[in-house]
Amino acid sequence: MLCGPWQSPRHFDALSGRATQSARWLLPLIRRAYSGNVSAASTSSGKAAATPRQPQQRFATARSIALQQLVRIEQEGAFSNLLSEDSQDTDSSRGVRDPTAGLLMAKKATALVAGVTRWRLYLDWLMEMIATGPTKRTRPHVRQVLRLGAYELVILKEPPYVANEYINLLKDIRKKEAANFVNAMLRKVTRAIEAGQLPEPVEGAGDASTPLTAVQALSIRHSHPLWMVKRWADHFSPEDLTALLEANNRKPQYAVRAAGGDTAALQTELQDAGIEAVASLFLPGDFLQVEGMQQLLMGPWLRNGRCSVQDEAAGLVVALLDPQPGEAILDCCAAPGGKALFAASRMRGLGSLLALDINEARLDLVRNTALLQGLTHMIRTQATSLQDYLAGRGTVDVTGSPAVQLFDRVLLDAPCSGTGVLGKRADLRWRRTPEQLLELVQLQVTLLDAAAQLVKPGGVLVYSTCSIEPDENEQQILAFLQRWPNFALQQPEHLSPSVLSTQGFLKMLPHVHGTDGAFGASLRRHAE
Ligand SMILES: C[S@@+](CC[C@H](N)C(=O)[O-])C[C@H]1O[C@@H](n2cnc3c(N)ncnc32)[C@H](O)[C@@H]1O
Repeated sequence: MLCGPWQSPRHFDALSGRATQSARWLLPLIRRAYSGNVSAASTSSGKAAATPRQPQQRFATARSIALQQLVRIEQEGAFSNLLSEDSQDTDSSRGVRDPTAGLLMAKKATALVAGVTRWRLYLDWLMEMIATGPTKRTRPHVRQVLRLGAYELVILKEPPYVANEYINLLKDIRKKEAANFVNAMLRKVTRAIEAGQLPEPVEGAGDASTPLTAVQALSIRHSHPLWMVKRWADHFSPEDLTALLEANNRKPQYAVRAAGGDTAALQTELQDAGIEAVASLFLPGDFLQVEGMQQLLMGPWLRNGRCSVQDEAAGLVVALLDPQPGEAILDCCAAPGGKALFAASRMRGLGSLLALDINEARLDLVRNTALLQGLTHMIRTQATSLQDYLAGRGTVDVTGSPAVQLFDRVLLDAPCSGTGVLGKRADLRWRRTPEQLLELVQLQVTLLDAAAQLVKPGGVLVYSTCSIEPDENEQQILAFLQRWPNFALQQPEHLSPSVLSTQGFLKMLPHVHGTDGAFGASLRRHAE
């Protein structure tokens, strides 16, 4: 659920389940798979792709589609087109002879792209260790085929014949020389696996002149950027750090929120359709954990507003906010609307919720889903920055002065680094930088100070992120309480201690709770 100035479009509109532009890259590829020629590929934007030279392979396969997409990602930085492994563009099946086969191929290609993206650092290190010379200068197709082959052999533990598939793929696209090189490399990998001698990124391994430090070894082994692992090593125990890194590389778990809290009926419907759905441990009245998102996304439930795809950690932020029927709620950074819609649904049709967001297009998603879920009478949207809203720009009262309403409860779900959702966003770890983190912390300070001024005396401000960085979370709140002595941290008695830190913050961690990482603080303004 990370968003913010750096966020790419979501892979699919998780709330309504409609495919967005981000999933469309697969459609032309799959169509060509069935028309029998992948040579004249165009990009997802519909433009003819100038580079790389397109493969001349006769029939596309999941592997060739994944290769083409990985090359494009490398050359265009087109990370935003990555799908979630479990998401599905329902459009992908149109126009092909056998939609089921098309979807399966799409799913496999997507999983390969996400897996290689996630494991990139480890795979490249492994190839460096296996090669006799440096592999960095290898051409994009070759580098990506090596990553794909090694990913399937080492991470997915596929049998050695997988190497042949990639060698044939290169031959098909007339890269015979490269095929010989890849053949040699992947054979070395399979021999090393068979002999139990695969190079291990452990402390002291690698180049004798610059052996790996313990933290470098962890960063490579679990394929996370070194700067992130270094930060986490400062505030997690070695066991927790390893568990967190492992959790970020595990198959993500998905949950849905039943619109109107009708979980029992939804569970029955899903189970009748063969989708495994069990009540959430954390929010059993509203959320179901789901196995089989593909099927769910293809079914009617999202399109007809029966449910939204939402992580339980995001749901708990709304539980922390605890909106009550009849209240006036402000969601300062509302798009795409997951928390706003859950908050409105908890108010049982009574009261109002103003959803602000700087991003007008994303705010459309809030409006559309509110319509689907029958909540338009309660939710009003306004495309504006929180700072402009506070300054009263665009809103005047009868006397002509800027009108700024105060609210019973204000939610600031701030733009953040998103380090709590790396498990669901394969590419995110490589796109974040320490500099961005600093900028985000500054933006959060500005937004917190603005949000504080919109809370009624006696009202509540909830600050939340999907980050696990103390700078964006605990430290941010401790500094806020220094700046705003008329606010106090509330102990959320209504939430289970299992989701709270000792200080009384909502604190969800992927390796502890099996959900996304999330943080929340409930701050009550003194009744003056
Ligand atoms: C974490 S996302 C919000 C997710 C949302 N609360 C939900 O549950 O679906 C942060 C949002 O903040 C918005 N944003 C960033 N800067 C903003 C600002 N200055 N004022 C208002 N919204 C802003 C982004 O456009 C983004 O949609």
